[in-house]
Amino acid sequence: MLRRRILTERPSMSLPPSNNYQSTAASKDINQTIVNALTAKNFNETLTIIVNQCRQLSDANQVTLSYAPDGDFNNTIQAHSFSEKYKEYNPLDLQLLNGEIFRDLQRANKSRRKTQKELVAHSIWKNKEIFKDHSCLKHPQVCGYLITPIRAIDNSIIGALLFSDKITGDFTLRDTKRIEQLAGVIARAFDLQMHQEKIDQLLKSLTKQQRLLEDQKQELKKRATDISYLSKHDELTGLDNRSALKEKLQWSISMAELNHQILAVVMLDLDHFKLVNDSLGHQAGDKILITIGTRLINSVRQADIVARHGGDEFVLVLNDQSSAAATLNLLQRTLEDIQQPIQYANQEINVTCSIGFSLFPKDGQDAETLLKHADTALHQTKKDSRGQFSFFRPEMQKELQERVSLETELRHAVQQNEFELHYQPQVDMNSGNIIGLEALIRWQHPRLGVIPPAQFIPLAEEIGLISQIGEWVLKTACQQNKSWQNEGHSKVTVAVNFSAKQLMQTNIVQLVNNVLSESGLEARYLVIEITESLSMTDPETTITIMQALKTLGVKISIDDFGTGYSNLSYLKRFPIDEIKIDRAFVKDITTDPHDLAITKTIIAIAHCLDLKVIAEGIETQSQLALLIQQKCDMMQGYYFSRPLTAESCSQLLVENPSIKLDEIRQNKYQRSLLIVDDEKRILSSIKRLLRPLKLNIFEAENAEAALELMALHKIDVILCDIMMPGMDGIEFFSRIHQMYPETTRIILSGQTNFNVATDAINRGAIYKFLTKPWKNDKLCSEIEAAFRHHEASFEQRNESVE
Ligand SMILES: Nc1nc2c(ncn2[C@@H]2O[C@H](COP(=O)(O)O[C@H]3[C@@H](O)[C@H](n4cnc5c(=O)[nH]c(N)nc54)O[C@@H]3COP(=O)(O)O)[C@@H](O)[C@H]2O)c(=O)[nH]1
Repeated sequence: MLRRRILTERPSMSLPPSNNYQSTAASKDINQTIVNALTAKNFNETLTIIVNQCRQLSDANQVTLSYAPDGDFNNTIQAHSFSEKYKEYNPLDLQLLNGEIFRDLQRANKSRRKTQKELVAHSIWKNKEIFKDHSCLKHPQVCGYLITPIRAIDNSIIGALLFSDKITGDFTLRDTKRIEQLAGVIARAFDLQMHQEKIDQLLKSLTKQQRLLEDQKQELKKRATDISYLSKHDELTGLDNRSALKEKLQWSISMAELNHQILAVVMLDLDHFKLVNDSLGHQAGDKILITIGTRLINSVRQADIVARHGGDEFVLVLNDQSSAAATLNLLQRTLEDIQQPIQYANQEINVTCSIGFSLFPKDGQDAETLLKHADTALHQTKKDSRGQFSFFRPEMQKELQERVSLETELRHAVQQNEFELHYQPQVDMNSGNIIGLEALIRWQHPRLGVIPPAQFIPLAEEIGLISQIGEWVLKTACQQNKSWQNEGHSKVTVAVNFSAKQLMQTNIVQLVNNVLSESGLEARYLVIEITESLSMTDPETTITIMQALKTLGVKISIDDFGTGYSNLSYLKRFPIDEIKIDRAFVKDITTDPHDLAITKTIIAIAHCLDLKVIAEGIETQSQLALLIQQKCDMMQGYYFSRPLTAESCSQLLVENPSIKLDEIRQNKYQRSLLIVDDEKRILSSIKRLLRPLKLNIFEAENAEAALELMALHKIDVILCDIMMPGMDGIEFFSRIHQMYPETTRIILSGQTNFNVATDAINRGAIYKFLTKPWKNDKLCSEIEAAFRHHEASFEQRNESVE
């Protein structure tokens, strides 16, 4: 018969005298087991060890331990221990049973029943229909069981311990107590386990925190390295910065001192970098600086130092220099490297730089002095020979001091308005009349007297005063011209020089417009002179600004033409009105065939582009005559007038003088002969001999004087001695051949040097070679023949032109 015995059914039942269940020993053992088991890595293993131990101690056929640390009894961790008899049961069946047991226990727990009552509660599920068919309970041998909750320290139920089917008889009250004790021990073990888990979690989070801390430490370390890198390096180029330079330079000096070596400190500054940066943008500027940095690194040895000193300034420290000459060689190469074009956004940027350097131990013993002296030398280069290099000389220090005081005085001059405008007339070469005035600034220095613009305009540009000065010049020149016009003088233009920085000023067009309207001067009476080199620095921007200025109605002139390497295609695109031939070409125009050739070419190009040409720096009539022959349109120079104060210029405008051009132009044809010989006696006798030929005869005692006469007069035939002091006859004729190819040239030589004569004839420089002493008849007939030859070739030239 099925006999289910549970404790509650027989609460009064006494404990059997002999019981395998030994409580104290059991708890001790189980305690030990639990402690041992907890050290096992796997928690399931722990539970299994516990239930096995419990079954052995309790004499039950089955012990099941369920553990639900988070109170979810549908999801418990279970361990079972079965006697041989129970092995056939599927432990999974017990899962369901356990769930129900737990829920019952929970209900019991909620109703705050005591342990015994909880145990009573188990009778409830025993009678429940749901378990009626449960294989476990249906087993003929299963006749009694005991179940007790396992409570956490906070009294919540976290598990249950089920003892089923005591082998040796019914479960007794004693059994319940012992089992409760066991449950208590297990509960403490679970607590321990839970704490262990928490500790593990804490440890895990601690490890995580530790890792996080380690990462942060690494990040901080990296940042510290970055900061240390940045504190020693230039961010843009990656080169050493000022602070690293000082440290390294000091070290290099110590080494050089120890090894008795020469060391060079080189300071390098890019020319007009600000202009490039402003016009092409900062990205282009950055690209230039990075490229230059790389080029510098590549141009020196690894042991040398390359630093960016700030802005567009770099410093090289060249260790162990064998001599100053070796340093110069290296710097020459560096200059060439830097001048290589830089590609940027489909265009080539050309950069030049200026260099100054000092040498250890000659020019200084410490870093500061060597850097200061290299900087002084750099200033000198910038002043005298941009794009080159200079080495430090002690006298430069004095010049630098002067410059610094000039700078202070210039600032003062702007505030005190110590400037004055002078005006130099410009003359039309067709009418001979004044048609314009160039405004030229002068600084009336209280101590040094008049300072010319070349001495302070570049400084004003450098220290940022040029806009203020330029604005004053523009206003004063326009107001002055308007007031002269108001006084009734014939209307002329006034030309104002614009410096590079002034032209690139953002508001320049607006400024010109305002000045014109404030002064009341019509725009067509204002000429803006822009130097050729300036216009070519950034031609596209220049074109844009010029176009904007042209819309105002002003005229634009390209100043110093011929010195700025014009790109002719840009010249065509510039919206300009005139070109001013630089004084440098005019100066030797009568003696230097190249200058004459350049001048002729400039005039020809300008006329082809429909531009007027003004020649500046004309000091002599011969220069003027030559330029008239070349059809130059206007002139400016001391020959007509020096720059005048406003007062003197007013006077000049009243007098309104003009150049008598007809006196200079030669229109009527008359056979003209130039005799060149350093012996006066020969000049007189030839002149006398040729009198019957009715020639217009000119004489010169040397080649220079002859060239002057050539410029002033139209000469057909030249008779020249071969041996002359200074320039000899052959050299003279080769120049004449280039400058005046249509002249007929005869050598009259005391020597018969056939080689020289043949060479000259072959080069086409000479028409005839005659010898001294001459036979009168022969000389007369040769001269006559030379004129006929000359006239015949003139006719031929005319015919071919026609
Ligand atoms: N940005 C500005 N630049 C200016 C301004 N005023 C002048 N300048 C520039 O300074 C340079 C030197 O000028 P300056 O010393 O006045 O010399 C001018 C003439 O005096 C001189 N000149 C004229 N004729 C002759 C001559 O026959 N012989 C001779 N040796 N010199 C002569 O030439 C200078 C005029 O040059 P240019 O302007 O090229 O026509 C000079 O470059 C000026 O441009 C200013 O206000 N702003």
